[in-house]
Amino acid sequence: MVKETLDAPYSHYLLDAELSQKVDHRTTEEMDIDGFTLMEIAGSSAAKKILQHNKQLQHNVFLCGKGNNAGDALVVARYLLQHDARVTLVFISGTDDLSKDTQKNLKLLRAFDKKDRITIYEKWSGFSAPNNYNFIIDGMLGTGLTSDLRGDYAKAVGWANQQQHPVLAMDIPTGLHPDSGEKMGKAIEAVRTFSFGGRKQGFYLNDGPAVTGTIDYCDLPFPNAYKEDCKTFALDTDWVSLPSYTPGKHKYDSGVLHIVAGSEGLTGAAIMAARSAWAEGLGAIIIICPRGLLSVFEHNLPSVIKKPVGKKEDYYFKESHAEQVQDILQEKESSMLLGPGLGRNTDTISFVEQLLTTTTTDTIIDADGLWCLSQLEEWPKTDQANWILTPHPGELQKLIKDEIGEGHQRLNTVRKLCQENNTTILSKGMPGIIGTPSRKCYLTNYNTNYFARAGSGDVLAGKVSAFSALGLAADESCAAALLNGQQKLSSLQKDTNKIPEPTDFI
Ligand SMILES: NC(=O)C1=CN([C@@H]2O[C@H](COP(=O)(O)OP(=O)(O)OC[C@H]3O[C@@H](n4cnc5c(N)ncnc54)[C@H](O)[C@@H]3O)[C@@H](O)[C@H]2O)[C@H](O)CC1
Ligand SMILES: [K+]
Repeated sequence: MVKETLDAPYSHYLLDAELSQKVDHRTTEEMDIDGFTLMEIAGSSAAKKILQHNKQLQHNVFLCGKGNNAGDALVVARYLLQHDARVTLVFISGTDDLSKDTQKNLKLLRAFDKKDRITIYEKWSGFSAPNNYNFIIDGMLGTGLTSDLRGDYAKAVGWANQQQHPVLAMDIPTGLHPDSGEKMGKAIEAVRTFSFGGRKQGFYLNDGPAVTGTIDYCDLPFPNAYKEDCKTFALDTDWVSLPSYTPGKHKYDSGVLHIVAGSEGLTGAAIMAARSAWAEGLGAIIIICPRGLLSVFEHNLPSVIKKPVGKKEDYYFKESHAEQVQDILQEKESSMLLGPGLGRNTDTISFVEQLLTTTTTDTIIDADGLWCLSQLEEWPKTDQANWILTPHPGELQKLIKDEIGEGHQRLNTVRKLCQENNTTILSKGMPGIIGTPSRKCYLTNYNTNYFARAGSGDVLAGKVSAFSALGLAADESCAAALLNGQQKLSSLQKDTNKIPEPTDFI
């Protein structure tokens, strides 16, 4: 069994609509906590956070649907009213058909209004915005969204997106699909989303990151056991600790990495990957290359040990080299990075097949290594070898020999591929996805588009390989590598205006 060591806290579980509703339902049924109480906890925690950040609220506009999402917004309205702010409520579907708890909250809110500070619009068409107000509070639709936004909902979203005033969303920005992160026709663009009882998977996929804004997780009294079916988590420096450097007694004590790489004209990738891995404090890196390329690596990587195979006139790997490479791998306990700049010779495909058929070393497969793999009928994986594949979307598509689509579909593809092949995958793209054999997947929550430049992939493969060589489990090696990039990106953005380059992430 592949060891998995990542263990996300409940605050980083990513729920889909079905699981959200199931958890909600079980809590009310089995724990006897009624929906009105849950709504009060949800709305009051959002209100407290809003008041904490904004001491001088004068007037706010609340866009309300008819379900419980509107109820959450009405609870917020009550707390803001208590702080002397004016409240304008717009009910897109009127007030005759409100859900039971939302109706109750409207009655309660009215009872709090001693100074005539509430204005209510029963439909969208008569609404005219007050002159000065602070926020638009979005309580139109939450997990109950079932179809594309049309009519007045679409109009209200269109209006909100044109205003200068920031939108604060209750639970989910209206129109964003909680599972896929796709806009259902339109979606409101929030600067902040208060997510109740669980972050939603859609925040991290497709359009999600662009419309969700800052995510404020608000806890609800949902028993943890009800969330155990969840298999998707947000990767975050809040809970993943990055490995700290501890010097070893001897070079072979503190992590050994073999890099099997290179073909004529394609040595740069291996050099980048080696430098990236070396920066994480490994004891030794050993480049195994076709003998004809030795001088290039000698020249560029003085701290790295080189073990050339084959003859002086070999400039790419051939099947006949596999045994020699296997012998070198067996000399030291290590991880292996296979792929940077291997090239696409037919002979190299056979070499990759032969090597993978025999090796039991933990292997990270990147770039041309993945291409060679995609040319094989079956993946030649031994039971003992743990694999980490690091494909970008094009490589993933080649591996499964089918279209993968964006975010949500890519997530499902990665999950399936990992389970079927008992392997770990770091799928590059926005978001970055780590898939594991147990079907658990982890999504990044930073702008990975900064890494979409030639060379970034080599740096990332170097980091994953370094952490694997340092003894981290496959899932954690991928997480540490991604978050290492995120940390470097944010310190670069804090300190300079420089456009990030792949070498900045080494
Ligand atoms: N997670 C929790 O346990 C809690 C959630 N709360 C909040 O409640 C909503 C979910 O409430 P629900 O009533 O199920 O759904 P909505 O409010 O999202 O709205 C459903 C309502 O809207 C209609 N509808 C669906 N799609 C559309 C559309 N495209 N256009 C117009 N109308 C649409 C549908 O027919 C229903 O009538 C959750 O997100 C939280 O905000 C609790 O308050 C606390 C506990
Ligand atoms: K909403």
